[in-house]
Amino acid sequence: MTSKGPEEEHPSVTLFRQYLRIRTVQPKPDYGTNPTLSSILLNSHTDVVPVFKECWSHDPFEAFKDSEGYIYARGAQDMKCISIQYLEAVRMLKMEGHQFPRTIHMTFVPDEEVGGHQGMELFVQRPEFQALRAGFALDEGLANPTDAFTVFYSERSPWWVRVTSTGKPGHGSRFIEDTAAEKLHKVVSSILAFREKEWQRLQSNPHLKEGAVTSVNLTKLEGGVAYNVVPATMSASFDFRVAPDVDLKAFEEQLQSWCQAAGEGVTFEFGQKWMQPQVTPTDDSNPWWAAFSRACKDMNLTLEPEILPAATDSRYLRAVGVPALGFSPMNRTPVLLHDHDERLHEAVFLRGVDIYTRLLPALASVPALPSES
Ligand code: MET
Ligand SMILES: [Zn+2]
Ligand SMILES: [Zn+2]
Repeated sequence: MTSKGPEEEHPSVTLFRQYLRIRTVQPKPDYGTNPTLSSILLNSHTDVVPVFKECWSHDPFEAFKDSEGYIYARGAQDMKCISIQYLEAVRMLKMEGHQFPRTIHMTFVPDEEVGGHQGMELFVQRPEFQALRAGFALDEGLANPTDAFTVFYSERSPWWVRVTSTGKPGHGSRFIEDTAAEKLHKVVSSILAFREKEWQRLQSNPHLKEGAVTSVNLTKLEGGVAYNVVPATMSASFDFRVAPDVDLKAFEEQLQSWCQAAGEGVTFEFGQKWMQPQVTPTDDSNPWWAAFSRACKDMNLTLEPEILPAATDSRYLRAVGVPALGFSPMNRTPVLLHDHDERLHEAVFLRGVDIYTRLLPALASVPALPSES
């Protein structure tokens, strides 16, 4: 039982032998080859969004694989696939004995789907984060149904806005003037007209991608107690995603003026208000981009750089000065994140592991930057 062939070796023995191959000899132990350089951060979030179970073809938490190889599960695209792809790529690289100048860190963070306030937003302010000395980060992107891969260099700013309208209450049978509902209706109309304008701007210009215009959806209406009681207060909640080139101060003034134009007693508050949109440069002035895009080119991957329509933890990383790219290596895959029947083909998943095994060496070998010498 002690000398089996390599394919039969007990996995614990394999692990032990791999560990022995790492030359941790003092006084220069081989922990990573140049710890003075900033590190590469591979970030992923562990939380997922809720499901409407009855709308799924398979139990969304069973990870059912159909006869064609599609794996159905909440998180199959967003973004449990990437967590495992990072781990598998790093495992392969370690197994092959690779060493790189830059250290690679992986973070698995909570709460991204509810805004990251107890997750990445806090973490980037902690000494533990500073200690990672991250110089560049990879985080999630979106699948691409074509042959190409999308890579995200910026994000729209989430602004969650609740407009509250107050007015005269009274009996539901009367023509009461100055009601909360009338004024709220005006604000809703102004905002939905703005939505239509942005939609038309997107539709009429084939060069514009979704992330380049501002979107808004009316996502909640609240107020009222009975059919025949005119309420004194009503509110409408909106999910704005503001394009990174928008003047945020002017945009807030616009919100203010829509509310003012609706009449007295119309105010708004923010559930989320991102004020630091950042763009990670996608030209060769950015050595991280140069390494990323070169590695993709070497693999014959077509890249489509875009602004992410949604928001991820990348915004917290970019805001503390860590350039980040949002990349989910899923081509020929419909965008199904947050949707029913979220799924990923196992071949696409496995190809993603291969892609990271090429990307990570390139990124972790970026020579010292001017700021690091
Ligand atoms: C705005 S907080 C981020 C939550 C989620 N990722 C979204 O974009 O909706
Ligand atoms: Zn996500
Ligand atoms: Zn998500």
